[in-house]
Amino acid sequence: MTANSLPAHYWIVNARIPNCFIDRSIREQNLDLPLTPTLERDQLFPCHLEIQHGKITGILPSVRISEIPTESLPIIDGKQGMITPCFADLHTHLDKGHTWERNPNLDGTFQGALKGIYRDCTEQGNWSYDDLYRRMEFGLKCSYAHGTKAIRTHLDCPPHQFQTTFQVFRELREKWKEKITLQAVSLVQLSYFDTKEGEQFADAIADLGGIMGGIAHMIPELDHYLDRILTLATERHLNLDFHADENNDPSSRTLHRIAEASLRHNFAAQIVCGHCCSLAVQDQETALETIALVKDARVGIVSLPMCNLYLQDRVAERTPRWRGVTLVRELDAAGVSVALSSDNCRDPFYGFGDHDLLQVFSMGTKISHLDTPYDNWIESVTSRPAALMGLDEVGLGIGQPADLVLFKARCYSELLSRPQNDRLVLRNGIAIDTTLPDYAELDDLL
Ligand SMILES: O=c1cc[nH]c(=O)[nH]1
Repeated sequence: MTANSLPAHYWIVNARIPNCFIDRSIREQNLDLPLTPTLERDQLFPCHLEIQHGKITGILPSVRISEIPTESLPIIDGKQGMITPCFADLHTHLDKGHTWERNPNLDGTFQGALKGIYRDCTEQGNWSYDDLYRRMEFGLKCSYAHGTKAIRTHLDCPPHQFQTTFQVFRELREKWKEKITLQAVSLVQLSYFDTKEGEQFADAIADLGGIMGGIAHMIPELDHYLDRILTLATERHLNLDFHADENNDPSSRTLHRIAEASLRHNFAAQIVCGHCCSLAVQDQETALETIALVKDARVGIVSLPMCNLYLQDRVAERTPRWRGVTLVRELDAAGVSVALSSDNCRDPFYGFGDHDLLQVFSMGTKISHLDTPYDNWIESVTSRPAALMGLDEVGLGIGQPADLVLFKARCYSELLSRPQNDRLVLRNGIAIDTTLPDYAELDDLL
């Protein structure tokens, strides 16, 4: 049987699933199986997966293959390939995406990125309904084809822009709802929420079903602004998502202040902080103090390895000395939920990218040394970001939708050595078309 003709009931046999996605009661059934060094090192569970009417209905340890009625039911041979759940991208900027050709960031700095987007959105006024719709949808097409099923996007919200952007977001969220769960976060200066218009803007975010967010800076008014935004969010039952400490200044400790504010307010909803780069340049004691607070406040952290590698420590004609990422390993060890996400794609903040969380995981693994042991790090692009988004259907449990990716890679080294463009993506048990959109689709906008 080929993946193009999947029936309502079939098995994928001879697959390998990371242990972290397999229920302990199922894993224990394989205790008799002598594990190869690869399976042991990479913590992979060799098994067979039953799929019926779009759902996972059975996971059999590999030793029990004789129980599968292979004569009566169709099978796909996974050939020991790895299976992961579909991906969840917790931190993106779909509204900026694919503007590189018309507004590149030629010095590659953070300031250059800010200027590039200001030029594109405000000075040149490029972000019309049509322009945004097509670029954002291009990003969704790439994400979907790579196997992503949930995306949170930050949306730049200058007063002249946000209504158009919100309209496009609403329409795309509706159009794509069967394929991708979309969430939106406002991206503004925190001071904006301390104004009358800012309060109305909080209402507009609530009306959109969005998440309140903005960029935290180490300014004297920071605590006051945080108190204000936490109050507005509590009143409206909204989650929060901040850009925090995207710099290499050890005195930049907005993450610490956000966690303190959360505890001060006894904030019940979910807070996510993105970037948190400066944590990695602080002394050990200071960093650990913040990490403990972040854990107490249940703040989720999302690291953006590709964008941080690109923008941080960029000085003209000098080789960068650090990798730009936050202390993902220390945060994880302390029990903080750590996700990895795409961030920007082909815009002034990051000149590359293709909305592919396998690429993010691959780069993140190499940048932050998440390999050997790989532990549960694959969760950082799947179930963990999904949980931080309040979604529970990203996983490989019995009864869950058969939304998964089957790779022609039998271990992590094979998985992370090739781009895996021949991956099989199943949504509700059906193989989707993984053809990527043609760049030329956007030519007339650029
Ligand atoms: O788009 C943005 C904005 C701030 N920081 C980023 O990395 N990207």
